[in-house]
Amino acid sequence: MTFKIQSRLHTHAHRDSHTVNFSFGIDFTYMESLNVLSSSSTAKPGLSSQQILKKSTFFRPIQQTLMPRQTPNRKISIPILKAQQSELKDGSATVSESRISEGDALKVKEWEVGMFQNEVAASQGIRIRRRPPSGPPQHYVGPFEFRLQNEGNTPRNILEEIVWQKDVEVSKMKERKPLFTLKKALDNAPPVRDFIGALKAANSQTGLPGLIAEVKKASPSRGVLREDFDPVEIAKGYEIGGAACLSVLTDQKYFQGSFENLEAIRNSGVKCPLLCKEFIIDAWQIYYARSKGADAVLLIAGVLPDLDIKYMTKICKLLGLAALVEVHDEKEMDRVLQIDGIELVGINNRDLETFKVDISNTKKLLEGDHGERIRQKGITVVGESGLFTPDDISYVQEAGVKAVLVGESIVKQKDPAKGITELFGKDISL
Ligand SMILES: O=C(O)c1ccccc1NCC(=O)[C@H](O)[C@H](O)COP(=O)(O)O
Repeated sequence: MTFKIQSRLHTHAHRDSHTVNFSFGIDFTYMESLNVLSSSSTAKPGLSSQQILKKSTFFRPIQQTLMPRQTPNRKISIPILKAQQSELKDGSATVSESRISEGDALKVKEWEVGMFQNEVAASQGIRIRRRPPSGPPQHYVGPFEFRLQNEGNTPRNILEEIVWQKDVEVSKMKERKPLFTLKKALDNAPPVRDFIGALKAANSQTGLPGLIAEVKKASPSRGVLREDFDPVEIAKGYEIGGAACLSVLTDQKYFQGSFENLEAIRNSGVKCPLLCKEFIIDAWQIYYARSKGADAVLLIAGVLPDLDIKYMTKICKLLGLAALVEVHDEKEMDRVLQIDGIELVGINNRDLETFKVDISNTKKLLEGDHGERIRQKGITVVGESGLFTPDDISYVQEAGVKAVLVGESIVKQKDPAKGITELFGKDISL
């Protein structure tokens, strides 16, 4: 059963020196436009929206009580709004106790911004939605809390799930470390190394694509790749084996990576420039990656609208970082080629929505006009994912890549350096 019920709540904060009060309004016009109040279960001929609302199972009158809260410097009162438990016949919806704070009001605003981003992204053919369209996370909604399992708040695929999760994660991290604090930390960050230069140098010295070797413990599609995972040891092995650069997964929830791993590799004396392999949706993350010693970051065109890519590549340039802009299909390639200043493009052979891997994707995206424009612009192309054998490497090299990004096939090897030699069919360490 699919429900098209949404709440749109306006929060107004009025503050005097000691008390914070909130009042709530419901945008009936908006709800009507969403067909909310005329659903078969609530529509009653001759009733106004407000009357329907009073009768609705979801929108029962709520009681407001004030609860004093102690803060170190002052005592504030915030309303605790109690909504009655409400269940649909199939038990899929609940309305539960809620309180709203200034922080939550801000989250509602953030969610609204996300909705605008969703619209812009969709107009550019991006399928990944930045935030769940059915509303902010449960405790941000205000006096009504809904948890409806419907298509609006269920991610459509793993990439969307990761992005939604990242959005919550990043907003918490930003609260702990706002940009101005983060910028100060950059003064102590280690110097940036030339990521693209290292790939080009390896390519011209070996005649083979420069290798970005991935330090990855697990992935959503493959599960745990290596139980005895020591990131620094693996990184050192990759360097000995001839990797030009390293890619370090920093996402914890889906890849069991961390920024500690990135920092530890950076501080271990490994000289290969480091790509922070993250799902970047906010420029703050670029500064954070830099503060942890990254030399490059990943920007995924399937997630980021054009303006974000433009703005983020500029921030990367300001910070001296390389931006690896990743595409998976022709439409994304078209979008990226229209953006000035992009020097490094990754073609992912893995469809991040379905997990399907097909290395002929690299060839397909480098044929014809795309290949021509890439050469004209002097863009370095990286073939990513699903590369296991010397034949795979030759195949993408013939297609036109000057670099490859490889994870699974080498990280699984007990001796990562030997894994690299097997992957290329020869020793590429110089
Ligand atoms: O690999 C996944 O399951 C995955 C799922 C969702 C988003 C990204 C994902 N992987 C990122 C990558 O594409 C790879 O880590 C990278 O290209 C290396 O691929 P491989 O050599 O096949 O390990």
